Amino acid sequence: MKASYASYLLDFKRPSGTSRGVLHQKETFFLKLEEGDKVGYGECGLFRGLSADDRTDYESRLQWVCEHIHLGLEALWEANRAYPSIQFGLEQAFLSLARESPFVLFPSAFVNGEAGIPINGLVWMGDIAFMEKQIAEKIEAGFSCIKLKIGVDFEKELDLLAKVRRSFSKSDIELRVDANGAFTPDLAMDNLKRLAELDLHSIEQPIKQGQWDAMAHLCAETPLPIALDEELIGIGDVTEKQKLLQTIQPHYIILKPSLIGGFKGSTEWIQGAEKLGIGWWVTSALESNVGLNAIAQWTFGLHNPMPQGLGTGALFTNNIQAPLAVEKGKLWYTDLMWNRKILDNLCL
Ligand SMILES: O=C(O)CCC(=O)c1ccccc1C(=O)O
Repeated sequence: MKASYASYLLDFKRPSGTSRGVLHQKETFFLKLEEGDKVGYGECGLFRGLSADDRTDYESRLQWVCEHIHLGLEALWEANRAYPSIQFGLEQAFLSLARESPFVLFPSAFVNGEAGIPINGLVWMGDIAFMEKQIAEKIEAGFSCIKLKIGVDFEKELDLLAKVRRSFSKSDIELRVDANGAFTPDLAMDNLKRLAELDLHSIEQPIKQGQWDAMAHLCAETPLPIALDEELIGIGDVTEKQKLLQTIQPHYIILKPSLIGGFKGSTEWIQGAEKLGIGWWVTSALESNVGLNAIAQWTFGLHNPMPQGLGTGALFTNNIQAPLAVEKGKLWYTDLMWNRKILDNLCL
């Protein structure tokens, strides 16, 4: 078996505001396996500034993985516990190689185009007029669940949410907010109470990760359900996962396979969560369509009825062309073709 990798820069159509600054480009890595006339593709969606594997030796690690591909998936997954996005790329590539078509990882009604996956419409940070415009567009496009990134100007964001609620009730539009750790522990509870008055569904990561006691206290007392996101990053060990869930007891956890060790790492979190009655959903983390496709197909097979966070495919000008499309608030696998030209030109 031959393995190779290449880096690729995804260009945003318009700069996207996050709590980690405004993103213009997103770096990613593709992994290709070849055996006889078969190929397998995977994406190692390293997220600079967010991933636990944002390390200077990342590329040399990928090179090492390619040179040791004969060790097989299980051994390589174990050997790369410190590199969750490489674990995920390997899972995808081995599965892709084993399948009849390299992009059909999990045959299902989703891949057949018969069923879509409900997703949240994502509203990026920006000034209030821009956020308001995005909300109107999402509602117009048929989303019934909207996720807003907040934490820039809380008073104005509250006004905006209240305005949406004056036109749309909780049963019309589910509103989720993502604070990406913007609140300080001493102000967080007040903010949660004010947000809860607007009948929101949940808030992601109200305070920064790594403050387990403060987060546990918020989760116990909050009137608004709390979802952990960044909190899960960098926790690879199963006992440590269980300890976090038991200590914090959040209402939900959010699984980003590129950041938490792929299908296997995410499955460990889901099993731990379900034991404790904790809910969960899956989101992409700005992967190209190669990674998004893998996440979406896997997610469909989990049969979780909640809206997932898989609406990130259309953000880039130079994405790998794929059959994935968002319509009426769902992600669909259409009969459009994959275009492998970019992948082939990368000399993987
Ligand atoms: O949740 C979604 O709808 C998409 C995922 C998303 O917003 C995201 C994407 C990349 C990095 C961080 C985040 C985030 O949830 O903050």
